[in-house]
Amino acid sequence: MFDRLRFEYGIKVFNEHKFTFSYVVFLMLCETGVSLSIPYFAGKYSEYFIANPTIINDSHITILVLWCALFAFHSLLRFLSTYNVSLIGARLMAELSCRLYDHIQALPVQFFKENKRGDVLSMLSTDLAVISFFASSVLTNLIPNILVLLGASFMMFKIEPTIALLVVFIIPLIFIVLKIVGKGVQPISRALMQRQADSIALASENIGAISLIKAFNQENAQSDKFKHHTSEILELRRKQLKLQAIMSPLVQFLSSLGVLVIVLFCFTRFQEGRLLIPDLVSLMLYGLVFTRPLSSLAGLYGQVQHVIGASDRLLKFYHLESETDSSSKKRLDITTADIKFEQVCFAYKDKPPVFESLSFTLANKKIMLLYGENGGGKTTLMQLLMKFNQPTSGRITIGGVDIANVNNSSVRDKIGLVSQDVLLVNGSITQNITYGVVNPSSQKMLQACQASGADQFIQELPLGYETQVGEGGVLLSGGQKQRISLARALLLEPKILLLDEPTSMLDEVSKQNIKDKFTDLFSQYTVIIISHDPTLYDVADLVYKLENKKLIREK
Ligand SMILES: Nc1ncnc2c1ncn2[C@@H]1O[C@H](COP(=O)(O)OP(=O)(O)OP(=O)(O)O)[C@@H](O)[C@H]1O
Repeated sequence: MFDRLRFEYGIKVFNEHKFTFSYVVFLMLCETGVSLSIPYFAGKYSEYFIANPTIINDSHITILVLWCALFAFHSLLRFLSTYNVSLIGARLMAELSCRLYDHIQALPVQFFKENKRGDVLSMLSTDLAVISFFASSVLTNLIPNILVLLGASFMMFKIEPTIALLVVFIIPLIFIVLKIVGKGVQPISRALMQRQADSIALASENIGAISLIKAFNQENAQSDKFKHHTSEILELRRKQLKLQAIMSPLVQFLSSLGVLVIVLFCFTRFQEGRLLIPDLVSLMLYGLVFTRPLSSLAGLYGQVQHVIGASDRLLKFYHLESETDSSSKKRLDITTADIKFEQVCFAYKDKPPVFESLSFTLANKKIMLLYGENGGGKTTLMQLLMKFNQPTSGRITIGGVDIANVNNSSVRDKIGLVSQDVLLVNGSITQNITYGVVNPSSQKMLQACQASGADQFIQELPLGYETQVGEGGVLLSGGQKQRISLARALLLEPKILLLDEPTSMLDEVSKQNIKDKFTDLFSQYTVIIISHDPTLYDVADLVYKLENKKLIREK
């Protein structure tokens, strides 16, 4: 399947860049033409030299000057084709990494919960680097080598047709040897790419959990684990390098034997008077020209196997289905934001159902409090409303519109989320509060921060709103992050607010503050709060308990 996908992708890329490719192939053809003309002229020059052996005259000098010009022209063509192919490779890589990034971003949230972050990162770094090396360095040699090989065979055939038989014999022999030796390279390369990804995943996980590692004195254990991964990588790399290193000399040896046979054969023909000296000189030089690309192609063969390993992982990734959204679906356009769950069932893949026939109605601008046992499905319910997951059956409507029939972004536009694990980006407090807001006004930002109780602590920071929060907001306290997260949700001016344990990290004073302002603060939104905080019971219009996959109304 991947071979077909690789082929289809290759054709697509070719079509997109056909003019540049054609230009480069033209340059390579010229370069090959010049390479192949050198032995031909050598033959001609030897013919002239035999006719005029002793006198170095003007013609000799003209020929030598022309020869130098030919070398210079060849070098110029080599520069142009190498530069252009490398540039195409670099452009393709830039394009591929952007496409890959977009694809990663379009994958469902569930994918990121099931897969390691490091695995994804290694695809964007290691796997792409392997393909990039292939595109920029291997391709620069592959096409000219093949062209030179074909051209040299053709020229030898023209001078002495029987030599074609020898060539026809040598090339398949070399190919068979390459196939046998190269058979081992592909599985090793695949295993190597996977091991490298595992090692990056481990490092990325450990860096994220460094406090845990230190708190539990796990430094040595984790270091041993990393060393184990590294030694596995080293062993696979050793095997891969060995196989790759064998190929080139082996092919060189076989092709040199082939050339020796050609030379002996030519001498016999020469002795029989059926071959002239200029032709003999040209043939011997073509013989040398013929072996060079063969051995370099053998080296490339190993690298191609390595690239196939890397591209398999990328294609597997590309093949994953994006989030089920279609921009063709219409936007959610509502004036009121009443929420309705109608007999909603949901189960995570390979797991028992989280809900069975869940139904409730929350009127526009009302507040619903939801609580229940850990793992009961409260967060899952919110995620269904955000369209991070789809119900297995039943329907969810907002403002009377089934959210399955509208596009994801328009649903998420209407919802402000304050999640249990507050997610902040590495930047200033302002950047975090205005995240996702087009043309934020500083007055509105201030109002949102005052409403969420964030303004006070922000003003006390030396850099105020320009304070950097660190990766994931690590430079702030849990309660501070929660208030910023609430301010961010309010600034978006959504129709619905989903608050997952919004007061869990707040101190008693802040909790009381929010509670006092609750009705004012949230009167313009339809609100679902997940909380075990009993003080919120009073401010809610509806209270539901989620128990045994069912909702029980308590208020
Ligand atoms: N992404 C996921 N993939 C598979 N199973 C999941 C996933 N997220 C949650 N679950 C499972 O689904 C069930 C409901 O989880 P959920 O997080 O919705 O519960 P919750 O009521 O919010 O829990 P808590 O009160 O502890 O936050 C749990 O059994 C949990 O293990």
